[in-house]
Amino acid sequence: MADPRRRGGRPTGARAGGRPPAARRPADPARLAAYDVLRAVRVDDAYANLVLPDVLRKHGLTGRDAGLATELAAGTIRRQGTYDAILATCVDRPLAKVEAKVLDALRLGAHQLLSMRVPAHAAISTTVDLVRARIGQGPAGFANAVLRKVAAHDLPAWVRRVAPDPGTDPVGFGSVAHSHPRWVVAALTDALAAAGRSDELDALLAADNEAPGVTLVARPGRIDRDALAAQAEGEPTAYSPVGVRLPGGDPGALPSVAAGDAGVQDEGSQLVALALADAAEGGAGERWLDLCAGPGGKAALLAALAAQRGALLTANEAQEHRTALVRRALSLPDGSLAPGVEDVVTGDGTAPRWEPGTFDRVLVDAPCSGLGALRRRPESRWRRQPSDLRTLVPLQERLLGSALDLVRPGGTVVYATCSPVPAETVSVVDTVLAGRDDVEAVDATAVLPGVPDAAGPTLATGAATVQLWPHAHRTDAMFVAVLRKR
Ligand SMILES: C[S@@+](CC[C@H](N)C(=O)[O-])C[C@H]1O[C@@H](n2cnc3c(N)ncnc32)[C@H](O)[C@@H]1O
Repeated sequence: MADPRRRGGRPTGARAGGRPPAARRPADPARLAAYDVLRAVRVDDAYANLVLPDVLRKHGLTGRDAGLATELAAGTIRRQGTYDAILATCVDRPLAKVEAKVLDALRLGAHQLLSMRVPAHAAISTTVDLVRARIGQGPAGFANAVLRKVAAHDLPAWVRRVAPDPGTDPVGFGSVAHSHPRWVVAALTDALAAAGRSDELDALLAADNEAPGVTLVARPGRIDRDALAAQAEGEPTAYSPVGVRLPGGDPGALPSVAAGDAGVQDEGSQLVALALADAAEGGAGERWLDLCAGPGGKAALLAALAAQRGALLTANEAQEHRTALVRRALSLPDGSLAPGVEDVVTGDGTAPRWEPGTFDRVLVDAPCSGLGALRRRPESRWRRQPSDLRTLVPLQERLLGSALDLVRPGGTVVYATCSPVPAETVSVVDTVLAGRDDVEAVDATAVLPGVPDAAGPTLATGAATVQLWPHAHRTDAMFVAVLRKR
């Protein structure tokens, strides 16, 4: 008599009340959702953070299931460089010849096997179910065979097998072990060296692979930080006097966030806005400008600080749709502009509409490579190209030049980036200052005295800059230079 198990048939009574047979097992919704996010990022050039809410809604995921899908998607995208190096040794053809949608699923499976506490049998069977449901039976068998090979070692053992020797090729090792493109590791190596932190590369790259916690800003004059911490059941941030670190949960559900009295904002970004407000005494009667304001996080904090000090903020942004975001960030629930806001405008900051000397303080939060915020945007390390700097650096220089023209004698300009790469930070400031004799650089560490170990590279003038780091400060790698017009 034929053995029913051989035909995939159901032995009488064997599965009663147990798992359905593989061919009929439905794919797990959290895995399907993560897979859909990977597809949207790959096919539609989507941003994982932006598509996630819709995908979670489509799959009806909330609470822990939504958290699982988010970690599956974001973690897989962040660590895909390491997983690809491992998968390449488990597949009998070049990875480039594996169908992209199958590779997405293999990466998802590898993430569960190597970086999450999912038991191997569950990581493999759920991935195989997903491939069967979305791609087909043949690829499901292939995924099963490949993931069984991946399951043979844990992550440290795999890294020892597939990464270059860190002694002879530290950049190559960092690239494979910590899943960053090689050029990004080289750029971050230079950035750390310029700040005197050459021995921190591993820590920085590892921090880029951690999901950032959620921090809130309590906008001064609108909600007290302690009240926000109590409402959100969070802790005060270490350096920003207006920040609250959350244990988890949905910050959008908080009444103070819904009302705009508080907002989600990285602690480093809060410190940038505070630097402009604290870079000079007083403020009463002053006009402040945020030259590159979209989507408006720093502008919202600046407006609150301006209102407290009797100053008025104008927010400028080049792209119309981002100006709309700024306007929303700077509006009260009734639609009127928040206290402290003079105007919100769309305009090219390199060809500003205002007369020279119009403003007392200007923030240039320049468009940049974002290599200091990689943990926040899972796919960005794979999208950025070294050639991006060729267009960004001249734009950064022009924007800083405009800002210096727009500020009155004695006024202050803060130049900031969410990149620690010297080409976008000190080099930009040095280049612009070399071309003019009406500006002096101020010690930026003195403007943010509460942040320890924050000195960045020194400017050619000898003035200190501030450089924050994910691994040292648990913030994005914000750069700050403070300049004063003579
Ligand atoms: C790093 S983001 C600013 C983030 C913002 N300060 C915040 O905290 O939400 C840089 C912004 O500069 C804008 N931008 C790019 N080129 C510009 C230009 N020529 N003039 C003004 N803004 C520009 C970009 O559209 C982008 O919104």
